[in-house]
Amino acid sequence: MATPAAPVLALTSGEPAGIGPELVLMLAAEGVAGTRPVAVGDPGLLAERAAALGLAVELVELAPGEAVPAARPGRLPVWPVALRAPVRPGVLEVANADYVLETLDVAIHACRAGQAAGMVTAPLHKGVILDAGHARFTGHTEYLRDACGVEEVVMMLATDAALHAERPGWMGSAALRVALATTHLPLREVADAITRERLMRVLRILDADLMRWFGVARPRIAVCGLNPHAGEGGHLGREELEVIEPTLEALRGEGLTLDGPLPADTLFTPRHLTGVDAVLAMYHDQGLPVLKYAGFGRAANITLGLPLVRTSVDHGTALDLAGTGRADPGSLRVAVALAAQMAARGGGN
Ligand SMILES: NC(=O)c1ccc[n+]([C@@H]2O[C@H](COP(=O)([O-])OP(=O)(O)OC[C@H]3O[C@@H](n4cnc5c(N)ncnc54)[C@H](O)[C@@H]3O)[C@@H](O)[C@H]2O)c1
Ligand SMILES: N[C@H](C(=O)O)[C@H](O)COP(=O)(O)O
Repeated sequence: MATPAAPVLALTSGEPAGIGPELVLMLAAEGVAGTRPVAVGDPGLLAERAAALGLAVELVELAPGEAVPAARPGRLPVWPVALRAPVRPGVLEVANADYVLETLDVAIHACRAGQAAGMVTAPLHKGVILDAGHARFTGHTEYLRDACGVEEVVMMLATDAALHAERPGWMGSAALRVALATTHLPLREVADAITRERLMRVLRILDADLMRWFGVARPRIAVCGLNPHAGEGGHLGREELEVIEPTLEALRGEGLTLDGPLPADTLFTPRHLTGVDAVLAMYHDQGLPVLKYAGFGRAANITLGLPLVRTSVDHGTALDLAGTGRADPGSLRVAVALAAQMAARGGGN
């Protein structure tokens, strides 16, 4: 029987003034086993950054849909998207916001057309896209939700399982997965956003996609409270009593296995995490600092609830490092490996 071809993954190169382009080049220089990554970005920018950093990478321009050759170290196929303005590493340029969004559109289209089995995104800069007038833009996650026409998506970050094997006892023995009930929202608006309807949608997606993409037969999800000590019986906030607990009870009736709401300060300890497949945090900075403390550079971001595979890095544009060659490609490595695993589970080209 013929061996199936390695999946094509569209690698958007992100904010051109950030570290995204060089991370994509670093990965191409070292080689990526088991996938055929194609960069989405400006070939001139990639060539310039490769030369500046002394990375020996041959760029092969292709159109989406053209056959993608087998990956080999030092070769990088590229689906070209033209920059709108010249780039200086570390210096944002509003005119290039549309370039960044176009790279996403190309990757989304390729996934939907079956030309790629998934997309992996290098970091973009949300502020410069907003400054360019895209007033509703809050991140890849929400952009993908709207582009794919789905009502809800879930942001989940996960550490690389290999990290836990290297450091026994550190944050539990299995990958730490942290999903968010709310994403890029001012803290002032978070409590009002924790509604029964949102929690129902988010937890159903999390449960279903842990089975679909991660092969977890019967997911067990630990849910954080919103308030200190999960509300201290209503003395420190009533969201747990009035919204979270009744919603979890209703979902348990549908067959979901849910712990909580639990105080977030002690949930993230090995004893509580044992046997848990994912944690649902109520907001960005309740869950992500723990995840990034546990595995910054060895974790990836996954968007659940989409009709396509999308993973990303666990860090931002790091403008302070752009063009220096000192950025660590570790998270991009994890994101690519995870997208390949997900694509293998979900089919794809
Ligand atoms: N996936 C994404 O697109 C994504 C993720 C996170 C943040 N962002 C965006 O990035 C921009 C900058 O965010 P920030 O400053 O809060 O976070 P950041 O991750 O860019 O930087 C935080 C710190 O981590 C360091 N760092 C980041 N990535 C690194 C790497 N690969 N190797 C070594 N060090 C690294 C930086 O130098 C900096 O000191 C914001 O616009 C934010 O919204 C995008
Ligand atoms: N919240 C993410 C993080 O802190 O890593 C990050 O901003 C990425 O978000 P998008 O994937 O939605 O761009």
